[in-house]
Amino acid sequence: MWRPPTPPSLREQAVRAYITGEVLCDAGKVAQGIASFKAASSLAWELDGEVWPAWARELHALLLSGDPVETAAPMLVGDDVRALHPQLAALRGACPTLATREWWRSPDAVAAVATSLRRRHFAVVDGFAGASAAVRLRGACKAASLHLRPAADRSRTDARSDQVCWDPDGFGELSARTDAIVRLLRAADCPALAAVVGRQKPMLSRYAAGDFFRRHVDNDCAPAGAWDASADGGCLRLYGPQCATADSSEEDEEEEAVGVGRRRCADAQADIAPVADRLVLFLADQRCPHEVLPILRPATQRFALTIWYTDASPVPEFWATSGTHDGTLVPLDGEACDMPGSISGM
Ligand SMILES: O=C(O)CCC(=O)C(=O)O
Ligand SMILES: [Fe+2]
Repeated sequence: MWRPPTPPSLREQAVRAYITGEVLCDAGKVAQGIASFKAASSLAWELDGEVWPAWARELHALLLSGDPVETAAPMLVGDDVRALHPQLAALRGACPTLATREWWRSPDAVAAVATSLRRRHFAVVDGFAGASAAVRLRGACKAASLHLRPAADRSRTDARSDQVCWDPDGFGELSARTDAIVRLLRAADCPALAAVVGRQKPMLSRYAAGDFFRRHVDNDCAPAGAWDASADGGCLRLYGPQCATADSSEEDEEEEAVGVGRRRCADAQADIAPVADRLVLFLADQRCPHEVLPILRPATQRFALTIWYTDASPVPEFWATSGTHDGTLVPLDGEACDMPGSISGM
C-alpha cells in the first residue's frame, strides 16, 4: 500500500537516530540500540524496510562520512554542456569529421558517451544532427503537429499532459543517426547496450505552456537554442537509480525552489534544458527515473523525438495494453519487420 514519503525536514534526524542505534548495537548495548532504531523508524517509516530509498542511503553515507549535510540542487545542463562533458565538448570542437556533422563517431567521443552511460546512466550529445538539420527537424515537428493526440496515460491519470504521434515524416535521417550511435556504443565498452536488438518507431511529443510529464520510468524491468531553463521550465529531470520494487510515487517529494522552473529534490541528478539539436541518451528504467518539468514559458512548444531501444525481454505490460502506443519493432541490424502491438523490452 502506498504511503506518503517522509518529509525532508525529518529525514536527517531519523537517519541520525538510526546511526546511533548502529553504534549502540556495535557497543553491545542492544536494547538501547533497538530503541534508537525504533525512534528512527517512527520518524521515517522507510528506515524500517529492507530496501531503503535513495535519499536514505545517501544521507546515511553522508552522515557517516562526517561531510556537511546539504541537499545539492541538480546540475543544470543549459545551453552549454561543457560542465557535464568537458571531453565531449572539446572533441566536438576539434574533430576533423566535423564537416560531416558526425563528429560523435570518433572512438574517443563514443568512449566518452559510453563512460557517462556507465557512470551516470545518461549522456548528453549536443550538435548531434548539425545546425541546418536542426532547423529542418523543427519544421518537421511543426508539420507533424497536425497529427498529435493526447498521450496515453502509462501510469497514473494525472501523469502527463503532452500530445504525441508515432513515426512522423521527416525524421528518417535522425533515426538513422541514433541507430548509428547506438551501434557504435553497443560495440564499445557499454554493457548496458550490449543486448540491444532493435528499437521502436520514433514518437514525437509536444509540450505547450503548462504541460508536464511527472516522474516515471518507461520500463519497470527489475534489476542549441536559447532556453532559460530556470525561468522557462521544461527541463528533462533525471534522477538517481531507484530500487526495482519502489513505486515511483513513493520516491522523493519536493524540497525547495531553485529557480522558478526547478525545485530541489534529494535524488535529482541533472536538469537538461530542451535546446535544439541535443541528443539525450539515458537508461529509461529504474536506473534513471525521469520527468519533464512543467513548461513555464508562454506561447512556446517543446518538441522531443523519443526512440526506445530494446533488448529481447518481454514487452512491458503497460505498453502492451496502451491504446496509443505503437510498439512496432524495428531491428537494429537487418531488414525492418512489422510486429504490431509488440516490442521486445528495453
Ligand atoms: O520529452 C522528454 O524529454 C522525455 C519524455 C519521456 O520521458 C517519455 O515520453 O517517456
Ligand atoms: Fe520517459
